[in-house]
Amino acid sequence: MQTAQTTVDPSEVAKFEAMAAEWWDPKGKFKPLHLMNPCRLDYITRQIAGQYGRDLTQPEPFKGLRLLDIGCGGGLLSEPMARLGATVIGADAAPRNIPVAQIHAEQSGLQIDYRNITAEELAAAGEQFDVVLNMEVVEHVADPQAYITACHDLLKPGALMICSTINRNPKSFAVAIVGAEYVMRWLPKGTHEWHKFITPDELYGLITTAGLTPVDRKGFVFNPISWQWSISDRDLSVNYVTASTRPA
Ligand SMILES: C[S@@+](CC[C@H](N)C(=O)[O-])C[C@H]1O[C@@H](n2cnc3c(N)ncnc32)[C@H](O)[C@@H]1O
Repeated sequence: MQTAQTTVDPSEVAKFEAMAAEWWDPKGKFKPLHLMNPCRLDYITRQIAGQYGRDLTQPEPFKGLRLLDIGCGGGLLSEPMARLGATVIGADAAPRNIPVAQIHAEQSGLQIDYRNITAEELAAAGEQFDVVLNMEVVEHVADPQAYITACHDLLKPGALMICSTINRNPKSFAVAIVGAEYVMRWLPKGTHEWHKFITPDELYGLITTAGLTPVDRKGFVFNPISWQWSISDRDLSVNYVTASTRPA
């Protein structure tokens, strides 16, 4: 299935263009993603290791896997995936993110192929991957179904997509918008639009309509006392993640 329709929402991409210089500042505008990284990397690495039978205690356990980090931003997830041995392509619709990500990878001694390109353009070019990381992007696109369908096309048969986003309910409005943008001021006001948040059932609907098989979903839960994120089987009320596969 090929998709030609653009998934880019220019006003969303402009927000990330304006913040591009801050990607690697752990106290800057992307502080929430930096704080969340250990927890989401734990989830991502276990899912990939499980799907491909890799031993995470071995050096470079993801060697031989071709991984796309779609909406890669500054490369907060691309870099650890490259360290684990994956061949990483980081793609983002915001042009300014690309040199920021490239310079940081160079400084870190990592080889990552960063490109200013969208999911649908990569799919139209016939690119395919063993893993597509699709983290915190679907709530920023113009057409979530076209976007997830493009992600389906980017997976080899039997390959894995991991997709995280934010639930839509009164609690997520209070926590992800009022709390993060107005009270904690972690993110600039207007970074998120509540009506673009997606419930887990809606995301499963998008995934299955695209032809993927959902295999797992978990919550990412922030503890304001320990200031740490953890993975929850039950609490998907704000941040959550799904794993799905393309049928072989
Ligand atoms: C919240 S950031 C997430 C960055 C990264 N995935 C992470 O979790 O660390 C969302 C990113 O998606 C990018 N983006 C938005 N719409 C996109 C689209 N249609 N195609 C590709 N990237 C897009 C933005 O430019 C931004 O860098």
